This record gives sequence, C-alpha cells and structure tokens, in this order.
Amino acid sequence: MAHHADEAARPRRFSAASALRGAIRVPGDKSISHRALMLSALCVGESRISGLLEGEDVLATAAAMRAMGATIKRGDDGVWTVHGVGVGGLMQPEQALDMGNSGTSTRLLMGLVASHPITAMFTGDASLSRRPMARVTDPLGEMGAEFGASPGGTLPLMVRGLQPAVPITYRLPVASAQVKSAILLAALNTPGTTTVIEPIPTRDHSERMLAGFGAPLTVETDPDGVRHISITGPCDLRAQDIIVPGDPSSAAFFIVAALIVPGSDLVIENVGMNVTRSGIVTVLEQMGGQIERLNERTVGGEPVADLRVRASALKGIAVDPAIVPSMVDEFPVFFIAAAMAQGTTVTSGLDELRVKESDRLATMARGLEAIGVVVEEREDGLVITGSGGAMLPGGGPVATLLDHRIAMSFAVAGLVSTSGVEVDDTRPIATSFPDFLALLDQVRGAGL
Ligand SMILES: O=C(O)C1=C[C@@H](OP(=O)(O)O)[C@@H](O)[C@H](O)C1
Ligand SMILES: C=C(OP(=O)(O)O)C(=O)O
Repeated sequence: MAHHADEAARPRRFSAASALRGAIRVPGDKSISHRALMLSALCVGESRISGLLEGEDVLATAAAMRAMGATIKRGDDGVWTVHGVGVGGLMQPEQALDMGNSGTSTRLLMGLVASHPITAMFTGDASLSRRPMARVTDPLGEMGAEFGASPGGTLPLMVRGLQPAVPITYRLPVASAQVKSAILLAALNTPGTTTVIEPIPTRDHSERMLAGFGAPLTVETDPDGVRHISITGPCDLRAQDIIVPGDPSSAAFFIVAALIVPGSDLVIENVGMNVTRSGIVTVLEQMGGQIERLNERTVGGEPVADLRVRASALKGIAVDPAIVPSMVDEFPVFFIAAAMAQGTTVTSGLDELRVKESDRLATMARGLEAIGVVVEEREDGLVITGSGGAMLPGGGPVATLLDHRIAMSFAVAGLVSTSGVEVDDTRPIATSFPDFLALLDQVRGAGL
C-alpha cells in the first residue's frame, strides 16, 4: 500500500483554463466499491464487479479481504471476480492489515473481524493514524470484540473478534455511515437481531447492498423520522453481479469546475444520484448553478444520471446544516465554488470535517487564505466572502496534508486564478481518483 513516504512529494501548479467542454465519465463510487468487495468476499461462490474504483483506498480493502481468505482477481476487461469464504469463514490474516489512507476500509473491516474468531492488526498512514476509532470500537466492544489500541484509541490497533458475538441495539451518537456499516457487518455473523438506530440519515449503500445480497435486513422509520436498521444473524449472502455507478464525490470536482470556469458546458456521465449523496447538487442549484439531470436511470440498485453543467453566476447562501451528511466529502470543493460566488456563504454543523483525512476546515481555510480568498474559520464551519465571479488571485503552495480532496479542490481553484495555484503534493489524489489529473487535462482546453 502506498504511504508516499519513500518517494518525493509531487507538487503541481494549476493555471487558468478556458471553457471546459465535452463529456467525461468519473470512476466508480468509492463507498460502493468497498462494500462490493467486502460483501462478495463473504459469499460462497463467484461474484463479479464492474466499474470498481481502482483507487488506493479500495485496493487496500481488496488486499485485506485476500489476506482473510477471499480470492479476488481483476480481469483484462476490467471486471473483478471474487470467490468468497462465506459469512463466518474469514481467516486470520498472517500480517497486519495495511489500511493506507482509508477510514472506510478500517472501520468497516473492524466490524467484520469483530464477529469472527480471528485477531487482526490494523495499521495506516500518518493521516489515518490520527483519526478517531472509538466510534467503532465502542459498539463493537459491546458486541464482545476486544481491542488493543495506541494511547488515544487510534491506529495501530489490534482487534480480537468474538464468536458468537452478542447482538446489540445501538443509537448512533455521530452521523456516520462508517459506524452504522461496521455494526451491520458485524451483525451478519452474530446470532440474534442487531439494530442500529440512526437519528440523522447517512449514506445507505450498505443497506441497499446487504439487501441485494440477500441479508435479512429490515428498515423501519419511527414517528420521529428516525431509522431503525436491523439484521438477524447469522445469515448467508448470495453471490451477485454488481455494477458500481460513478462516484458523485469525484464528479463534484468537475461540477464545480464547470460552474466557475466561464463558458463551460460539460457533461459528466453515469453519476450516482442517491439522495443520501447528492446534497452538493442541491446546494449548488440553490446558489444558481445550472445542472441538468439527463437520462435518469437505475444502475446496480442505485439512481444514476448524466449531468450537464453550464458555467453559472453563483450567489452566496447559508447552507442548511441538515443537508451536511449528504455532501460531507464535498465541502472542500464546495468552498471553492463559494469563493467564486457573489456575496457571503455561511456553513455550519461541519464538526465532522475536522476528523477526516485532514482537519478539512483548517486545511481549507489556510489554503483559501494562501490563494487570496477572504475566509473566517469558525468552530463548526467556514464563512467565505466570494469574488462575485472575478478570478481569484492564486498563489500557494497550498498544504494538502495527505488529503486527496484538498489537493483536487485547489486544482479546481487554479482554473480560475490569475497567477495559478501551487498544490504541494498531488500524490494523495490516487486515494480516490487516480485519473483525475488526466481527465482535468482532457477537459481544460488550452491554458491561458
Ligand atoms: O461509509 C462510507 O463509505 C463513508 C462515510 C463517510 O464517513 P463517516 O461515516 O465518517 O461520516 C465519508 O466521509 C467517507 O468518505 C465514506
Ligand atoms: C473521508 C473520506 O474517506 P475515508 O473516511 O474512507 O478515509 C473521503 O474520501 O473523503
């Protein structure tokens, strides 16, 4: 797994672009790709996955599932085949599971290990080793798993699973699809009914895919609108053919780029439009962004559309904190859109951004300052004064702190900058979007 420690940083200057045009396709959804590999590895028989994201985070999940017994291969046609071990059949990995930069791999796999009679050591890069894990070790500990963590409860962390594990009813204290999913995955091999109570809805890919694989999963919404998600285990999963739709979080960089680069008219094909993920489109439309949904359809049990995005005069807004979970990873690039809007954009309720690959509120605030944007950092959000469509001054270098989304966001900012934006390291982009730079070069036209 790449930790980038052994090679030099790869800085790049991103300069102003002329109109973005044409049609592009973004790679497969990262959240869905992780889950497709994990669930396929828990079936007896062969599953086939098309459109799998081949980014470093997903490859970390593939390597871990192989280390626990699954056979996972990529065909020359890009389709992945997985021969699983069956629920209950995970084997003890011989070496530490290297999770690289990936929070999703780490937290979901801890759930799987928690209800198997195996012990696994989880390690990761400097960014992942700072991220909080108590949010998963607390509920998984209630189910009977044991943990040996570094002081502060961070990686490296040892997980000893229990079989049979104990079913729990757990109310999520943070809005986190990773925590919800870790518990649901542990529930697959746990006798009895495990219930996750989700007061604030988060991405529901786990629920959709578990049901698709035949897990006995029920979702009930109580009179207060709170979701109760239950699985009764132990249960078998049935091997599937899965098509992974394009990642809206990756599409977001091109949506924002096309909105802010004058004269742009860009089609982004095959973008996942699950409402638990599409908040960025809603909010950009509220700001005046012209985003047309074409050819709406269902792919692999998920809603998908092609998006036609045209350059638009954006207006600053106050973003409703209720929409935050459906665009939690899109705030870095959203802040670039806000920097180009007319007026002030106010965001709040973004505490979770402080515990992502970097502290995304602080990292974005410092980067925006470095390129001449007026920004106020608050405890739970940023307040950004937009340029009203005028080019941003530019500058840098912007510190990306091992955070792929920071690197891509400032690459987009460079497209509307007078003097260019220097990004200190583009290597982290491979975490989620290995083809990002090639696609950007494809649509950006001639630099000024
Ligand atoms: O479940 C998932 O696939 C993810 C959930 C989110 O994290 P949290 O659950 O920590 O909010 C998101 O930020 C991450 O990129 C992917
Ligand atoms: C937060 C992210 O991922 P993870 O938590 O899987 O590292 C992300 O991709 O923005």
